Amino acid sequence: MDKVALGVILSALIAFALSKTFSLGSRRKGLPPGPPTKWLIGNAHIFPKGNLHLAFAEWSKVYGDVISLQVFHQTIIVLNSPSAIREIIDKRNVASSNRPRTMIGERLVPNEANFGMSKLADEKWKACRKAANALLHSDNLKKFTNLQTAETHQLLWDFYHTPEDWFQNIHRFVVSFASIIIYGKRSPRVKSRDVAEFMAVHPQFMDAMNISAIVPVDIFPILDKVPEIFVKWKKQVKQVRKMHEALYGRLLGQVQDRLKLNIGNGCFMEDMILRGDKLGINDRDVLLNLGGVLLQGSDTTSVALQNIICCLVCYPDAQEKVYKEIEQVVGVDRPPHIDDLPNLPYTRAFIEESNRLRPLDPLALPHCMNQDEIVNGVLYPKGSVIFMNIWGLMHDERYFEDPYEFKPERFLSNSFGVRQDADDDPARRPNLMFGGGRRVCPGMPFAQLALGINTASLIWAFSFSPYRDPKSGKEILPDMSHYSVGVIASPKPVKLQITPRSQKHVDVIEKCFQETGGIFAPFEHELSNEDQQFNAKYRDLM
Ligand code: HEM
Repeated sequence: MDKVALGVILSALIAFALSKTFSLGSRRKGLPPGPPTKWLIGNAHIFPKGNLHLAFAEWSKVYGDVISLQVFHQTIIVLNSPSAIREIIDKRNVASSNRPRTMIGERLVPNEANFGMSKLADEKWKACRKAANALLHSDNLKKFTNLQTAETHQLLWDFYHTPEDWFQNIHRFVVSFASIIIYGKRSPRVKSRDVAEFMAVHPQFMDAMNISAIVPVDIFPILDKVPEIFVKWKKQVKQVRKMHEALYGRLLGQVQDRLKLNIGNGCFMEDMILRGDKLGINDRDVLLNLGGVLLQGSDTTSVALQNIICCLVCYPDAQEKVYKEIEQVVGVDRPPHIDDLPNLPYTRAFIEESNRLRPLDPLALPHCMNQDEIVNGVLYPKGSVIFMNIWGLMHDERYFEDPYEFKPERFLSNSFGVRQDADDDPARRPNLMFGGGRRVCPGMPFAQLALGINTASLIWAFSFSPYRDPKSGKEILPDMSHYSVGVIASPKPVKLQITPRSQKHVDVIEKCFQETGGIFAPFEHELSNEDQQFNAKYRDLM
């Protein structure tokens, strides 16, 4: 090669390297617009540490319904309208239904064994998803109506006897009912082992998932190489993984033992164990996590219910309207039943409005593109992380009048709560807070039923008001602006005044609770001594 040709090649290589270097951190051509980037870091300097949904919503007012951000080499795309969600998440679901790979996630649950966190292309995901869909389908849930009703009656009893534990009572209800259908066993007390362990492990699991917001190990994989003795987070993740495996391993083990002893009760995990080979769910880690992710997923229902109760306290006029409606339709001789729900439009509007004002999943769960897609000339590149800004959609002033105010009536005049004078987004659909595409939440029917019947029953039985500080005499309202930061935004536990509506209501609650014994019996084989003593003391098992 002569010197001239060599010079040309070298210059081209240098120019290419320089252009690559200078473009580091900048927004690629064709990407959705977004805030200006800086060399190398992109938008890292302005990327919020928490409450991402608020910043994303503000940027979307400037840059449009679809925005992009660059954090070093990682592209993040945020969808801020129903149309954007339909185009990318729903219509192009083959390309957009992966989850982003996170190093912390891999350390917590290796080998993609957790189908809620794994890639779409994965055969294990398909098998688990199919099984979960069948379990949580509304037709299948009908089989559990009696059990759901009985657990709701215990929830009322718990609220009456231990109103100070209202927050935990809700968790007990959800863990107990979900584990009946998943593991064929229930928990009669907040202190029952499964509830107590779940309440210890689950928040730590969620906190561990959030570590990457503080230690950006996915952006700088080198951080993952720092030895464990120098970094606290690795020990934390290891410990959480151990607890997670111990809890769900024990629950799985109990189902296996029941099968060995021939005393199965036909629960979901028994079926998975027996038909695992046929279904492609035969790996122990996958089985363990299948039960685990369903129990974890169900806990979102607790958060939604806790949020609804905070709204009842903060908006007493609306609470009064809900009560009047329930009183008229149901009376005082019995608690509401699932069949009453279609006749309680204001109650349903109250639930919708609580979910709109404070969606528990402000950014749903992230998706990740597994191939390039171009939609209306805009590039959604392979590897980009996609967020649906659920909070942003629900507070969009173009469609929601006074979006920061609590007005259940908006859902009576329009089924989506949209203002009368708005030309609504044609892609708006129900249940946006449950995500979309192939990853749409499989637990939606479970959650909707549990929220409907429990909200109606609790309001039928009790009035909810703020706690009054005995010293100052001041009312302490739940702080509706102070929710936990992370994937799930939960209200903080707060003291409330929970008062039965009348002695008649109390008598009905006691009677209904006594009647639960026979219904629960097949799911109470593995109760601890304390649980059995509780049943013997408070419940007529005859
Ligand atoms: C109000 C209650 C609930 C809300 C708001 C909610 C919301 C969500 C959202 C936004 C996603 C991600 C969807 C997406 O990626 O597009 C999701 C996924 C999931 N949810 Fe729920 N959920 C709720 C209740 C439940 C319940 C009761 C269960 C189980 C009993 C459950 C199990 C799951 C599972 C297993 C996934 C992962 C699905 C997958 O990745 O394929 N969820 N949920």
